[in-house]
Amino acid sequence: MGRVRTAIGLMSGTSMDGIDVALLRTDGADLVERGPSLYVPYDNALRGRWKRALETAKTIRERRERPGDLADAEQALTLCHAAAVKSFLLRNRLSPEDVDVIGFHGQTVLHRPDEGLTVQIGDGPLLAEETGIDVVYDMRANDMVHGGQGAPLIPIYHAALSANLPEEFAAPVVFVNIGGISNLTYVGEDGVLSAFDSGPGNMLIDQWIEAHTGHAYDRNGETAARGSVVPALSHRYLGSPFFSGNLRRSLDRSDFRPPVKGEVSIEDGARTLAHVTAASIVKLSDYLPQAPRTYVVCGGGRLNPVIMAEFAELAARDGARVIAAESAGFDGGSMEAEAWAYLAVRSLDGLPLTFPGTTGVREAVSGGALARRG
Ligand SMILES: Nc1ncnc2c1ncn2[C@@H]1O[C@H](COP(=O)(O)OP(=O)(O)OP(=O)(O)O)[C@@H](O)[C@H]1O
Ligand SMILES: CC(=O)N[C@H]1[C@@H]2OC[C@@H](O2)[C@@H](O)[C@@H]1O[C@H](C)C(=O)O
Repeated sequence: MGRVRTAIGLMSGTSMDGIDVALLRTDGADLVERGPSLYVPYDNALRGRWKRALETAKTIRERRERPGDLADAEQALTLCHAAAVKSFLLRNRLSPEDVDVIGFHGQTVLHRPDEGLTVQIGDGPLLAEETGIDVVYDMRANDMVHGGQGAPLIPIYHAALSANLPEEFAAPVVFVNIGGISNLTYVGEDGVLSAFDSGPGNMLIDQWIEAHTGHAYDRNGETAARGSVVPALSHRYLGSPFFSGNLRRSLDRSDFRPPVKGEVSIEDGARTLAHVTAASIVKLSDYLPQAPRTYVVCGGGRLNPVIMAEFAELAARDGARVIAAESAGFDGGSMEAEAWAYLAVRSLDGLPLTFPGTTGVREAVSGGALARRG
């Protein structure tokens, strides 16, 4: 068994809604003790700033480039994370000395796996200086250097969690993260891991709702619940080449666009996009080694009852059931942040973060850069 460490994970995902903070005690292998978590939402001004950063980042050709005001945005984002860590420590009566390491994801502003380019803004050394805690950051880069897609990285943590699943949810099981983008991890009876991004999660729904109402998302699926699936629109999305082959791919936010305003009613658009979210996961599950018995859902999409009902109905046709992570004893809101804590500990021990079956990397590799506390 490796050294047991206390780690904080920080995730600012593709939805750009806020920062998830989670504490984990782990040896980076089988021992996983989940601690408290905290969600720190971004206000509208910050969300607007990160969205502008996505536009600015489009010109990047080399991952260290910071065109326009991207360096300022990176500093601001890092200081937001430092504030989140400080408030987390305060609430939980912890001091920096109680924490061995922070796993810092940063904010993805560009992801072009076909060009071997992935950019997460987030200044590890600045975060280490601000918090007084060692920071492991930039965990996607080494995977790409070795031929991987640079995502998803969460599967090895899903595998660790699967060891603690109640018997009734035993393998083959699929963990699904419905964030801005969805990704899934299959864990077979023999422990085999297979993972990939599985399509748009909430991002199209968010963009559609924001364009019509100014609200950030379809709270509890209320708009979708009043609409109907528009088959032509649904087929347009599900007919994308992304779903048409056993081709492992990871997605960027810009890979799918919301419908054009006026094309369908706001309700039908929200309903159709919720259907697309659920149907794309089930569709791509056809490429898994074995049909899953259970889907364990984490990420904000589990809080949208329309997505969950669609998903449950489609999965039931294949004899599988869909449960929210909480039903299996996990926390579906903090799972990604926990994963980044877990990955940071693995990185310190030089253990692999990614595998041929998860990102398509040529061989299992570790990753991450270490910034020592100031
Ligand atoms: N009560 C709710 N009802 C409907 N949707 C919700 C609710 N709460 C959260 N969501 C959705 O979940 C999204 C946030 O999900 P999450 O935090 O898992 O995404 P993320 O981590 O940013 O994305 P990714 O996993 O792609 O990096 C919101 O943008 C919203 O669409
Ligand atoms: C490049 C990037 O940030 N990808 C994210 C995104 O959000 C969900 C999906 O696309 C996943 O591939 C990944 O995040 C998760 C946490 C991961 O790497 O496991």
